[in-house]
Amino acid sequence: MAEFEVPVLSIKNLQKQYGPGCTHCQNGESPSLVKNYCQVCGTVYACRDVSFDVFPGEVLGIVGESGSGKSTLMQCLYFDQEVTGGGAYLADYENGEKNLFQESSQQQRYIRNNIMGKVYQNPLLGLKMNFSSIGNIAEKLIAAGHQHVGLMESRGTELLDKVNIPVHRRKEAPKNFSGGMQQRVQIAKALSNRPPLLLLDEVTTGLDLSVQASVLDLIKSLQRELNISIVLVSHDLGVIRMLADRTIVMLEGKVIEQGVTDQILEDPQHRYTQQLVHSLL
Ligand SMILES: Nc1ncnc2c1ncn2[C@@H]1O[C@H](COP(=O)(O)OP(=O)(O)OP(=O)(O)O)[C@@H](O)[C@H]1O
Repeated sequence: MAEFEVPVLSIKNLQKQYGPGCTHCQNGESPSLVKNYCQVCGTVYACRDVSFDVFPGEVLGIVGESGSGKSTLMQCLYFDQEVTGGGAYLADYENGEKNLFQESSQQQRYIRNNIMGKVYQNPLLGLKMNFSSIGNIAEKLIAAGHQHVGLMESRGTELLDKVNIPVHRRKEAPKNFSGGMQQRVQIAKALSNRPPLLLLDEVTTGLDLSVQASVLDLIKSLQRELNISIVLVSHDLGVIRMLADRTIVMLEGKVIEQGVTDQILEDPQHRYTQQLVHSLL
C-alpha cells in the first residue's frame, strides 16, 4: 500500500465498556482490573483505545483469544453496539470527515445499507430464515432504496450464482440449507449493494473443515474479483494467514501488535502473539 493512500475506514481510539466504571477502574492501569474486568464495579473494558486503518482492496485480519474484544469491535463498527468513545471515518461517507459514531441512527442505517456489508458467525443474525434466498437479497436492496423488481431479481440471481447457490434453489428459504450454504447466502446478501467495505465476523467458525475451506476460497476469489476492502475477525490464525494482508492482534481489549501478516507470523514480537503463532505450527 502506498504511503499517501487514503484509508477506506479509519478507526480512532475506539472505546467500549460494559458497565458504568467506578473511581477504582477509570484509570486504565488500576489494580482493581483483572485483565479487562473491574473487580469492584464489574465493568468490562471490552475495547480499549483501538485504532487502525483499512486501505482500498485490503483484507485486514483481527485475531485474538476468546474475550479479547473482537466481536464487540465488529458490533461497534456495524452500529449493533453503541461505543463509549472514539471515532470511525469512512472515505465514502462525507469525504471521511464525519465521525460515524456521532451520526443519527437514521444516517447509521443509511451507512449500513449502502456502504457496508456484514456477515455474522450466526446466520440467524444475518438472514431471515423463512424468506427465500433471493428475497433476503431483495430485502437489503429495498432497504437501500431500490424498487425495480426485475433488477432486484437479476442482481439476486447473479449474486447467488457467484456464491455457488444452484439457480433452482434460489427461491428456497435458507432454513433448508446447510451451514456452508447459509454463509454463502449471507455473503451474497452483504455484497448486494456493492459496498466498498465488508465486515466478516468469525464466518467459518463452527463449519466442518472442508466446508470452511470452500467458504474461505469463495471469500478470497470474490475479494480479488471485486477488489473490496474486508475486515475479518477470527480466533483462528490459520484463517487469518489464508486471507489477511495485514493483521491486528488483540488481547484484553487492546491492540497489542499489528503489521503485515507474513511479518507477524514469521517474527511475532509480543509474547501472546508468539504463543499464538507457535500453536499454529
Ligand atoms: N453484552 C455484554 N455485557 C457485558 N459484557 C460483555 C457483553 N458482551 C461482551 N462482553 C464482554 O466483553 C469482552 C469482550 O467480548 P467479545 O465477545 O467482544 O470477545 P471476543 O474476542 O469476540 O470473544 P469470542 O471469540 O469468544 O466471541 C468479554 O469479557 C465479554 O464477556
